[in-house]
Amino acid sequence: MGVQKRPHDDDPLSRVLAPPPNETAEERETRLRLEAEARQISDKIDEQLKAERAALKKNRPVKVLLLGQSESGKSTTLKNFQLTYCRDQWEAERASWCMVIQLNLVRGINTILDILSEEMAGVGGSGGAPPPAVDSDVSDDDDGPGPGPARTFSPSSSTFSGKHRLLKLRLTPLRTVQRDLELRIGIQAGADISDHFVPASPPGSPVLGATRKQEFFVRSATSWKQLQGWGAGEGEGGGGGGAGRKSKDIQMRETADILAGCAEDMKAIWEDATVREMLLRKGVRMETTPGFFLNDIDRIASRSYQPSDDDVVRARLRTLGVQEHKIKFASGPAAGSEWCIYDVGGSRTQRIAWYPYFDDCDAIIFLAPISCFDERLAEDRRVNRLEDSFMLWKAVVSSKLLAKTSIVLFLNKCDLLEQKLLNGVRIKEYVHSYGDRPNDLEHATKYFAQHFRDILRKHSPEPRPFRVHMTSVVDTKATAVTLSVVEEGILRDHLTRADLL
Ligand SMILES: Nc1nc2c(ncn2[C@@H]2O[C@H](COP(=O)(O)OP(=O)(O)OP(=O)(O)O)[C@@H](O)[C@H]2O)c(=O)[nH]1
Ligand SMILES: [Mg+2]
Repeated sequence: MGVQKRPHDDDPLSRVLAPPPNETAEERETRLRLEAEARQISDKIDEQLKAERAALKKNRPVKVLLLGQSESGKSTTLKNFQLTYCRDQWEAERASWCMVIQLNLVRGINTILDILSEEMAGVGGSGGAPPPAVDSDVSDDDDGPGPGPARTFSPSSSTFSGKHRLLKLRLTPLRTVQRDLELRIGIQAGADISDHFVPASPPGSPVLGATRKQEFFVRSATSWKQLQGWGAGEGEGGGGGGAGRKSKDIQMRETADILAGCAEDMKAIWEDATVREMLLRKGVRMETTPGFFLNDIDRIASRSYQPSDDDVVRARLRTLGVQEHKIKFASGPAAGSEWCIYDVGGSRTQRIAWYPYFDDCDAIIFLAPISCFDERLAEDRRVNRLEDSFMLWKAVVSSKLLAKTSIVLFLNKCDLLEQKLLNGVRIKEYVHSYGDRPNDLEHATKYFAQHFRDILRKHSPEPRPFRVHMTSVVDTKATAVTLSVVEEGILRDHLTRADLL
């Protein structure tokens, strides 16, 4: 009778681990006890490794991406974080924002002068075609924008007087001021057109062609501040001090002098009824940054001007590429944690730069400016801005790379939406599916939120919560409250994900 082979006989590892033959009961008991102890130690090491991995994840900075189309309010949201949590840096950079604000003001006036010149020369045309409509019923699968409202634009009834000619002449020095400021800030001409002053007319139209402006941007968030020698980088190779600094002081004084000298004329042209009618007729949007500063010319153009917190929040400088900002939270729900917030350029040509940041991203704050239901993209005048936000949202929520990323939606510019609705702009003329719902803020936000929710439900690779906030991020007090709720949620998700590692 042959000896029966045990399963481990051929396996060297099993042979080593197998209990010795002829093991006594006492030996067996000792062996089992030792084995149990070894298992316990091994389990403990596994747990320790898992905890270390989780701690590493917990301790590494929380990565947050601010996404959304151009002018959706991403950089303004970032400023809200900085205003609340990076007070020292905010104060250090306040002076460097002065030039950007002056530039916002001067560009506003120069743009008015450009349009005025065209009108006076009789080349301005009669106004813009209405923007395209959104049919957001199933916005992500739509063929494209609908026909838009049957709004007609009457030909110019403006009659320009000697007063306008004189103002134009007297404000000529602002051309040089604009060039100087752009040079000092280090602004490069962008490939995209201006986002503040583009009339609502189709591409190639005489109006658009004639008033097309190059958008301005700087390459890095901090370099332009440091170049001035006034920002956080001063004294660390920031370029401040010495003869360079002196000439910068002189330049600053010269700019302030010219602005103070032009203040009355700037006010006169901005407040002129004929000019206002012209801007309205040409569909020139000035309600955001330029309007804010143009309504306060006396203060901004004074020689002793110091930007307020609100001014800095409102200052507009287009973001180029992806800019990283580190915030160490000393207070609030995220106290003790460090966050890397990435502020991206939102125009179509910039979006390709977002993708490398999707990997390893903990959270996205997506900004959709819902006041833009009747506006077109500055970079592609055929595309309705709300439609673009829906498409962008769909692309983000359906990304497999972002399947585990927390996503928070800000339905932004609610203040502008409310104003627009109060001014009688009717949503259903642009968003046909809005139907006969009341044309007010409450119903509009509810309706738009539902569309974003539907897109998330339909396209998210995994079920995930729909977190939405109605925001006006220029309102820093209200935004601080929203951000604390958002921070808490993002941090909770971050720690939960770390524990699941
Ligand atoms: N009234 C109002 N204006 C806003 C709001 N959010 C942003 N703005 C203004 O809209 C303009 C664009 O805001 P930004 O934060 O620069 O936009 P962005 O998304 O960073 O734009 P890009 O850098 O071009 O991608 C600025 O003039 C802001 O002051 C809002 O909620 N209400
Ligand atoms: Mg920006």
